[in-house]
Amino acid sequence: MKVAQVALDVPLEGTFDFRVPEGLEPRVGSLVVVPFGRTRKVGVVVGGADRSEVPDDKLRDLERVLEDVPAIAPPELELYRFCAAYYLRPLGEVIGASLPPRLRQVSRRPLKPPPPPGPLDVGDPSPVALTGDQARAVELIGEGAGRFHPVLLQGVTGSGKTEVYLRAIAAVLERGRQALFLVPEIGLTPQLEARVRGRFPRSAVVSAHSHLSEGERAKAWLAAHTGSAAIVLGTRLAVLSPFANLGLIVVDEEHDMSFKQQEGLRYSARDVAVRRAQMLGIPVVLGSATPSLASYANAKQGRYALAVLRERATAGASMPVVRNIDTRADRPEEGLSSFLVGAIRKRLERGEQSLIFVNRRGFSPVLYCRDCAWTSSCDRCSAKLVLHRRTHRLRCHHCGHERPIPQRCPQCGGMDLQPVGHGTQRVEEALKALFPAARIARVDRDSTARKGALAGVLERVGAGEVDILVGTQMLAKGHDYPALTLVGVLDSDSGLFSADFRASERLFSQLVQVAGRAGRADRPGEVLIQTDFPTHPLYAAVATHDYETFADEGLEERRMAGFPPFSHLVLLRAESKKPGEAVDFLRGAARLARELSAEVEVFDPVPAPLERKAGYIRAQLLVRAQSRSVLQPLARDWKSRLDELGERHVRWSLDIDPQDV
Ligand SMILES: Nc1ncnc2c1ncn2[C@@H]1O[C@H](COP(=O)(O)OP(=O)(O)OP(=O)(O)O)[C@@H](O)[C@H]1O
Ligand SMILES: [Zn+2]
Repeated sequence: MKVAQVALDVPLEGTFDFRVPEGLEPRVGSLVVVPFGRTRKVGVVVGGADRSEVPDDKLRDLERVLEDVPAIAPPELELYRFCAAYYLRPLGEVIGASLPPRLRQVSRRPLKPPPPPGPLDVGDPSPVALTGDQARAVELIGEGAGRFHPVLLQGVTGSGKTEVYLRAIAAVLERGRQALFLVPEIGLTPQLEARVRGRFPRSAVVSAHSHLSEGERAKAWLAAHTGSAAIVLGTRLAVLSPFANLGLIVVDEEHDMSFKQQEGLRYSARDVAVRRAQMLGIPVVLGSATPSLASYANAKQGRYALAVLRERATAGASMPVVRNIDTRADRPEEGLSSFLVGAIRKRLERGEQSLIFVNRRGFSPVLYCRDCAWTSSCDRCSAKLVLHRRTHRLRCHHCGHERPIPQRCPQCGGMDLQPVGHGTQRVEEALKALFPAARIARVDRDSTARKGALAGVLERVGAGEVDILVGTQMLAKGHDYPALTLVGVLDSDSGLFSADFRASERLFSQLVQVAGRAGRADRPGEVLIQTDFPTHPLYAAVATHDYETFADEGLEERRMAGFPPFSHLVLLRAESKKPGEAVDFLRGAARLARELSAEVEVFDPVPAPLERKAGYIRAQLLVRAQSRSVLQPLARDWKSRLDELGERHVRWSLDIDPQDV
């Protein structure tokens, strides 16, 4: 190779040519150090040539090949190319996202080679006999060994989906191949990691997520790449890891929003996982109690195989009883209805645990002046400042702006300032006042900011040292505590009336997940949802645990409205500091899109759901098409035309398959 074509993580399209000096032998896939402007960068060789279009005096020398990292193999390069083309981002950015931070550094110590793959190990025998549904699911997944075989595993909460994944993983290990196990947020479910490691004690299990140290991440990446790791347990970024011999991908909680990256390379790790499985010809299992409507539709239309787990797995466990508490009749005090308070009291008497789900952190979502109706608002965002009593601050949860809690109303000078609404801190205080002897723990981003804090609380819950757990959606998924028999849900009504067409899908799955924490063992579970709308069909579906009816109706609504999965979307977001500029830009962009294709539907620009954020005024424009084959080329042409405009006042980005519109 005389000229190396190198992909670099810089915001420019295309690859960059470098002359290969005598003595260096980069291969396609090699990591290399190259000069770039006045600095140097790490890139990956994605092609080679004898000559370059770049004139000789401009062509610079490749500096060195990073020999401690085996070259990235062609299937991975193909995956990265696919992502770059599909999400319309530079190839170098995709490759950059796939590399752990340490490997992107120009000067670092050489990596220690990982140990060679250990002897074949299929893990310890399962401690449980499979239920009939589980056995059928394992068999169905096994039928696809060695070919592309997408399986949707829809199992009610506590039905033992994890056991199914572990069996499927054991089966691929038996064939000498690796497994990738993707989860939404590893930190939230330390139990799962312990279970995987516990089942495969002699196999190398590595985790891959952004909370690891740089050294640990590099080590995990290399272990997957060289085949030293048998199982990689990771968050969305792990879907881009190279593997020596990948044989199975599992995506747990496949409906979860955190599989979608919301900035830069806006990819969906679930979608990329399916695509990767297709490229490699291997099975992929998408599991959830409440699959996304997109995956459910794929199963109904026969593109995915479907396995259903209808019952809880543990002997004696049944689905919890769900009741709506009409908060118009049973008025909550400090957020808690008398019925819910009574139910918590019963749990305390019986030595059982309660979980109170409040989807807002802080003390109260807004401070209000009773004299002049002033409310605490952020100057830079269209959002309220949240009252944090412990730190005596008002804080914006969108831009981080903070200020002290005023003694008097800043508008009228009045003294009658009231916190309105309930966050986790306020509910925690109310519970402490009601049950002074109870052991109460709070779980939200504030209480778990310290490393290890969440694991510590969850451990105490598991050991029976906590009676009442108050927290946000961090508590909703994955946790399995046999003594937890009551779940109370406060303030979920706001989710019923959101403008986003996916809002009800999201609220439903969140409620099903959190409700699913109750009564997972032999003691029956009860779920109490406080609502002003007790007859709302969404709550009725949660109460009857009827995913299928909810999903069928949801799909029918989407079909009528022409929304995904019955169409495909691209969202153009724009923001600017000057009023009107973003919308003007989008109007121009809309005209352009209409000129480029008559087959797509171009909506009008609208303000973003959070119209002002950190001083920027934000707007968005939706484009819809019946098929990807229409949308994809349009999006590509559109992007290059928008790039050409060289707009400098407006920041904009394209989101392919946006999750929130
Ligand atoms: N076949 C079985 N027999 C007995 N117990 C089982 C069996 N399979 C799983 N379990 C137990 O049932 C409980 C729930 O299983 P698991 O956590 O895998 O459910 P899940 O479907 O992943 O739940 P969720 O979606 O709510 O997180 C666990 O305590 C697990 O050990
Ligand atoms: Zn703000």
